[in-house]
Amino acid sequence: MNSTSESPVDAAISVRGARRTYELEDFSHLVALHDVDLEVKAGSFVSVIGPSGCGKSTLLRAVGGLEPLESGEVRVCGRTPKEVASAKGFGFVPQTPSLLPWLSVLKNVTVAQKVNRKHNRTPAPDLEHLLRVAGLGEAMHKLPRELSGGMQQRTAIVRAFGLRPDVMLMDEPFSALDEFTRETLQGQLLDLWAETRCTVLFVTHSISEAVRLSDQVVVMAPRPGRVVDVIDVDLPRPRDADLLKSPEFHAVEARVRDSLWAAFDEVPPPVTQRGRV
Ligand SMILES: Nc1ncnc2c1ncn2[C@@H]1O[C@H](COP(=O)(O)OP(=O)(O)OP(=O)(O)O)[C@@H](O)[C@H]1O
Repeated sequence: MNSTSESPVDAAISVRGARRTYELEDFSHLVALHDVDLEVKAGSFVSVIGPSGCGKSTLLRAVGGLEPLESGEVRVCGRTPKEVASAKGFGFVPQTPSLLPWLSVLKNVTVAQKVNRKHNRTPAPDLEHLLRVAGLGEAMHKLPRELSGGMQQRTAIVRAFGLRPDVMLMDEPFSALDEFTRETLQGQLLDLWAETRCTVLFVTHSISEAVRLSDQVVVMAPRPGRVVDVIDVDLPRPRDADLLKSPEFHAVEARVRDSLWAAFDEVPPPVTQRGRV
């Protein structure tokens, strides 16, 4: 995934030498992204994991064109993030669902599809079908206030998949949910992804979540925010909840955990002051 050669044609996301520094109130500088390279194959599911403050969300926002870079380049399906955004090629699922409170579940996803779906010849996904895949068949005509937090988040996920984006950006969408709900939603997310097969970049703090969902796990470390490892997850799909108890699953979890801890033993490159490095 880390590469300095030409992007392969099948790379949906290509980040080269991305650097982003924030100026803090005391006029010091914090390097949120330090020469980050990332390549994500079209149609794959890639998670980004790392401790708080290591730059995961900054990287996700940079891919989505929401974060300016001082240097480096982001290409999404061979285009700039801005071009992809104006062609409505991104889906975005944040931590909180932000549904329209006066509209039913079905209307929330339908309105979003009407307003935001990219104008191309691909047929619009059948939203009622996607809602059923996400376990919301019985809840289609309910208002958001009548739903649990997990159901609201599932609605937000269907809303994003309903746009049939080229690239789905998901920023800790399950972080506010209990473990049981989280595991259920992981399964439903995998079912939705299997239906649509768009490229997914998924930020999480959870090792088991990253391993269960992903084809690859990108490990980041803080100060400065950087990629320290990219781990292939060669586990069979579909990945139901039983897989989480298998020795093969635990072996990949251990590999990710070791990589996260190893980053703390490394001597990181110096945190830079603008103008000095
Ligand atoms: N607008 C900003 N101004 C100043 N510092 C910022 C800004 N946005 C992010 N940062 C800092 O940049 C670093 C990376 O932030 P980012 O949100 O990308 O981390 P993260 O890995 O997603 O963290 P978390 O897991 O806690 O969400 C953090 O130290 C954060 O405090």
